[in-house]
Amino acid sequence: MLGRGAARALGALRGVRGGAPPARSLGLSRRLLSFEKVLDKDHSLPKPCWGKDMRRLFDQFTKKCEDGSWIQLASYEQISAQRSQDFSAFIHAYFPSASEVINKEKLSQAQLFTRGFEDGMGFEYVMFYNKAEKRIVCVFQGGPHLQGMPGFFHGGATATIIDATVGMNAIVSGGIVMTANLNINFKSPIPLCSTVLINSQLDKIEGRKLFVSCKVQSIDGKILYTEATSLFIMLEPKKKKYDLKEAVLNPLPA
Ligand SMILES: CCCCCCCC/C=C\CCCCCCCC(=O)SCCNC(=O)CCNC(=O)[C@H](O)C(C)(C)COP(=O)(O)OP(=O)(O)OC[C@H]1O[C@@H](n2cnc3c(N)ncnc32)[C@H](O)[C@@H]1OP(=O)(O)O
Repeated sequence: MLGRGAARALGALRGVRGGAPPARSLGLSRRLLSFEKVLDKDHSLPKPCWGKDMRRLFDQFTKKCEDGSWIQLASYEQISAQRSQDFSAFIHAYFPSASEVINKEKLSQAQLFTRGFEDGMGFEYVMFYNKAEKRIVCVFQGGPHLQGMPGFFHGGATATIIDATVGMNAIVSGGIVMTANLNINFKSPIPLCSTVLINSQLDKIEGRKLFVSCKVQSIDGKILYTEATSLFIMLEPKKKKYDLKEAVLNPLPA
């Protein structure tokens, strides 16, 4: 029998509450992008701290998952111990000098930056992926601990959730990638504690370069808060010791 965590994770992978079509009918493994999780819950499922806008948008996008055109992505705080070990090998291969600083013990304590806040205080978000359109939409409710100018989000917090969204878009196409450039235009300050939509688009791939852009808008689409373009680089395949795409496609069991 599945534990509650595993059941929740499976629920997230289903992407649709109340029963989804079988994985094959989606034309894409349901495990795609389901970052394996061992220790904690899937943070992209509804929680009491979600406001009504966040909840309503979650329901709307979940409905869009029913025909398989959209997939809801699961999201966890940590990677499994096994993946941690694999990832040490990855760091060593790509960035040997970094492996002198970040050892396995530190890596085992690591948490995804965006998931390290108390529920409702920091980044509450859920992402939905449309493979055909090469889009990822992130529904984001930022909490009070993301304040910059009083009453508004810190620009760095906005940059973080943008990087997470465009980064995810690059990962699904490019595997192991890193942000080389992130160019942000802040057009209008985002009120603290509001829920916004981040709409990202993979624009093109040229060799190892992936160009992804995004817009951050109010949920009624009337206010354009932020626009960004980004460049991600697929890490040199010759040095490849760790396959992020494979980890994502074949998550390890808990
Ligand atoms: C892991 C397993 C676990 C599974 C679960 C995973 C869970 C994941 C969950 C959730 C993820 C959420 C997602 C978050 C996403 C966040 C991502 C970040 O924030 S990454 C941190 C910030 N980025 C850095 O620290 C990079 C630092 N920079 C570098 O390391 C290098 O510069 C790098 C890798 C980007 C490129 O280095 P080179 O040596 O591979 O490549 P070169 O030869 O320099 O460049 C290749 C081409 O790209 C151009 N290029 C490189 N940088 C450029 C730049 N800044 N602007 C324009 N062009 C650039 C170059 O001119 C070259 O172009 P020509 O081939 O000659 O045409």
